[in-house]
Order: sequence, then C-alpha cells, then structure tokens
Amino acid sequence: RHPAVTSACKALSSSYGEWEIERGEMTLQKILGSGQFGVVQLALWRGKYEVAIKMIREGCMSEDDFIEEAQIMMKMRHPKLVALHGVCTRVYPIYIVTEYMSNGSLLDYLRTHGTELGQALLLEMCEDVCGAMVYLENKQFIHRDLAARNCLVDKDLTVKVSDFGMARYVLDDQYTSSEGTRFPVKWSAPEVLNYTRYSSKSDVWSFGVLMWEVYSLGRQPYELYNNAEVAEKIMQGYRLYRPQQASQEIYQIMRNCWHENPKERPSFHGLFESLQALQGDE
Ligand SMILES: CN1CCN(C(=O)c2ccc(Nc3nc(-c4cccc(NC(=O)c5ccc(C(C)(C)C)cc5)c4)cn4ccnc34)cc2)CC1
Repeated sequence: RHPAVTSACKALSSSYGEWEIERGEMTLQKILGSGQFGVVQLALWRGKYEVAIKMIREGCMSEDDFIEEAQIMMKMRHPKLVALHGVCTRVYPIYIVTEYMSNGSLLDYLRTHGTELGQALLLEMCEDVCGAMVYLENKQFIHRDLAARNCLVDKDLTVKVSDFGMARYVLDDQYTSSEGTRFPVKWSAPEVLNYTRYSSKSDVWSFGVLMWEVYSLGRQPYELYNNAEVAEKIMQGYRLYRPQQASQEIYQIMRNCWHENPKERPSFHGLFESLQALQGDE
C-alpha cells in the first residue's frame, strides 16, 4: 500500500481514536425512546457516568459524512448544548454518546408540566436555548432543525439544544425533501421552504416558533393546518397568534424572528439581549 495511504489511515484512526469510546465500557440501562436514527438508550459509562446512546439503525444516516464531521461537533462545547462525548464506530451499529438529560425533550416537558411553569421559568427556558444558539451563531454553525422536540431538559430544569447539525446526515427523504411528510415545515423559514437556503437567520425563524411552543406550553404550531397550507399562508404573510401566556413584548420578539426577509430578523446575539432585558422586568 502506498506510504501516503498508510499515514493517512494512521492519522484518521488516531483522530477516530481520540473520540472513539470502547463499547465494552457501556452498561445499557433502559430505552429512552426512538427518533429519526433509531433507539436511544440510557447507559452507564465505566459503571458510573450516565450517558445517552443513540444506536444508529442501518440505512438511517450517512455515517461516513457524520464521522467526518464528528471531530468538529465534539469541539462544540457550551453549557446549554447537549455535549457530544464520543462515538463507537468500529462495529455496527455505530453509537453516538452524549451527556444524559434526565427530564427528556422540552416538548414533552412542556406538555406534561407546562401548567406548573411560571413566566420566569418560561423566559429562562427561551434564554437557555438562545444562549446555545448565540454560541453556534458565533461558530457559523447552523442547527437546521431547531424545535422544542430537539431540545432536552436536565434534572435542574436547564434546557439544552440537541442534535445540532444532525439533519445533514438523515437519509430519509420524507424528512430531507421539503415536500416530505417529515420535513419540519412549521419551523422552516420561507427561504428554506423555497430555496433550501439555511443560515443562522433561518435558525432564528425556527427559534421564534420554539418560543411560541414554550409559551403555548407545547401546542402544535398552526394546529388547524397541514404543511402545504402553512407554507402557503406564510407566503401570504400569515403568522402564529400570540400565545395566552406571552406578554406583548415577548410576542413582539417572536414576530421579529418571522420577518420574511432574513436580513430583517435579529441575530441570536440581539435576541439574547432582548430576552435578558425582559428578565429584569420579571
Ligand atoms: C419523568 N419523565 C419520564 C419520561 N421521560 C423519559 O422517559 C426520558 C428521560 C430522559 C430522556 N433523555 C434523552 N432522550 C434522548 C432521546 C430520546 C428519544 C429520541 C431522541 N431523539 C433522536 O433520536 C433524534 C432527534 C432528532 C434528530 C434529527 C436529526 C432529525 C434532528 C435525530 C434523532 C432523543 C436523547 N438524549 C440525550 C440526552 N438525554 C436524552 C428521554 C426520555 C422523561 C422524564
């Protein structure tokens, strides 16, 4: 084999090595649920650290592309981002290992405990997500599927953003095509629906819908309309109504995220300042 190939493999294997986690060091505890890539389990790593393991079902993910990018994603570290601990890629199915969030998805938490959450906590949840998104914005890293279902709640009710950038590796074209039944139309900016033009400003649009989910305590956005109807109504200028729990100021912040022109939407940095200013009012 050509010496350059050998050294390249050595480099790759050593970089795999850096993030490769030994499968044998995991003790599976319980199934947490299943998502676009298959089953997710709670496990104990080295007998004491609780971790979440995504066991990637074959044919669901473009795995080589993910493994390529994994090095970059592992370096994305922020207190409100679900930390990627490592991968098990030597044997199928591959595992993706992250920090464990004991209270499950933000969407489920809002639906089951929403009525117990006061205004201050709803605002704090939005700030948690916004803080993570400021970090990703600064790193020019686009989430592509920001929604309450893709955020997780920790034991102390901290909310963290999960699965950032993972939409790029989904192989299911019901999810990847904007006409697909699983495409997140109700969270997508117009330029994403029309031209698949993703940016941090299209993540800002999704963040506005996530704020609406938080203040609606987990209701389905545009619940009376299907995806095709929503795409059309958005083009006509229709926007989500003000949730009952949202003040006029909070609703105005959501509305600013839904400008048709991405340039007119605030940055996550600007959003974070607006949310912090409101926190003072609480
Ligand atoms: C008291 N309640 C009891 C019920 N409950 C739970 O059962 C429960 C508790 C903790 C849970 N934690 C986690 N659950 C998950 C989890 C569980 C099921 C499905 C998924 N999601 C996925 O697998 C997934 C999500 C999005 C995507 C794309 C690429 C489309 C964006 C692809 C895959 C995640 C991941 N985690 C990462 C860290 N912590 C968790 C999940 C559920 C919540 C607490």
